[in-house]
Amino acid sequence: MNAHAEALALHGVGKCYRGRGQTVQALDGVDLAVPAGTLFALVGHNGAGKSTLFKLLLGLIEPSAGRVTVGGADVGGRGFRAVRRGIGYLPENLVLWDNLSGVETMRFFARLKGADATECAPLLDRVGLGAAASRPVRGYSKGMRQRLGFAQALLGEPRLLLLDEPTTGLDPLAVREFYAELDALRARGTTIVVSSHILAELQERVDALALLAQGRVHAQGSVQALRERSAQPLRVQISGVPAAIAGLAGSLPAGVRFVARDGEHALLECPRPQKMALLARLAGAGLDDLVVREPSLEDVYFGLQQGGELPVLAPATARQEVQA
Ligand SMILES: Nc1ncnc2c1ncn2[C@@H]1O[C@H](COP(=O)(O)OP(=O)(O)OP(=O)(O)O)[C@@H](O)[C@H]1O
Repeated sequence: MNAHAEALALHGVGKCYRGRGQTVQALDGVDLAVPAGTLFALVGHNGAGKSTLFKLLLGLIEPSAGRVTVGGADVGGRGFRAVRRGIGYLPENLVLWDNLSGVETMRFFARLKGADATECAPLLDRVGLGAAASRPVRGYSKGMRQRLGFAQALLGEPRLLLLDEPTTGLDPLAVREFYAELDALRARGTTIVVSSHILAELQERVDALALLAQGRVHAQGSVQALRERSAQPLRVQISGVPAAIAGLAGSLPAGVRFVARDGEHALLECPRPQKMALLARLAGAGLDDLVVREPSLEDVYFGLQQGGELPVLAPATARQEVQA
């Protein structure tokens, strides 16, 4: 893959699935650019179009509209074969053959990918499956299958990794190790795109993300940029002698309010534009300590929904196909 400022880009991309008299508009007018060497996340409800976007990037399906490029090459075009070899992919539902062992599975994928078979055993070690390498996959737990899926995605030292819900089934330690591995890969220049429904695991780890809903990108940027856009309030935890805390009442900047108060501790809610004014007020209040808490990515997601920037889907319709 060529060194390119944008590892991948979508311009006005639409994808329509047709069949049995039904049309599903899975993606609609998607513009997206992921800089090389970054960790980028796709977030969205069930059926938002995340897996469809991955399949378009791999050339497994063709867009109905617009242009998809990876490493500067048009997907499916003349230069794409070479680029494709540099993409590692973990699908949402990876099919594994139960009778094959872990290392046999890896050799199978290595042959498919044209990767060197000597990579297989070290990659299994890297994902913590070294001891289980010769056991049939039949006996693997869900998390072990997911690790095997990750290992096969790493074959051939990909420059771009596409990981569709990679942490499904992983325990908390495995999730931590998985993201540590992604950090190491990113440090070596690999571009990584993950989809996930687990917002808490993304918020401290990704460089940027796109929020998809009903086939459209409704917001994209760093977690901090989305925080600022969502206008969710900050929370400030304060502690000090009760008199110092009580003395704040009636002299807080406009819009700042007590959420909870209990003797030596209190929690304040503060609109972002008032943050510095509040800190100035608190600095002279004789407090012992304060902690400013940013809204979580989950708060941001629901805040954008409340602000009308992301559509709110009723639980039943969230899984329904979007009719064109
Ligand atoms: N092969 C297909 N034929 C018809 N419709 C499809 C096909 N693949 C996906 N769709 C539809 O396209 C829409 C987007 O699906 P997609 O799998 O891309 O969503 P997703 O965001 O990955 O969802 P999830 O979080 O549930 O995995 C959905 O309405 C889905 O039903």
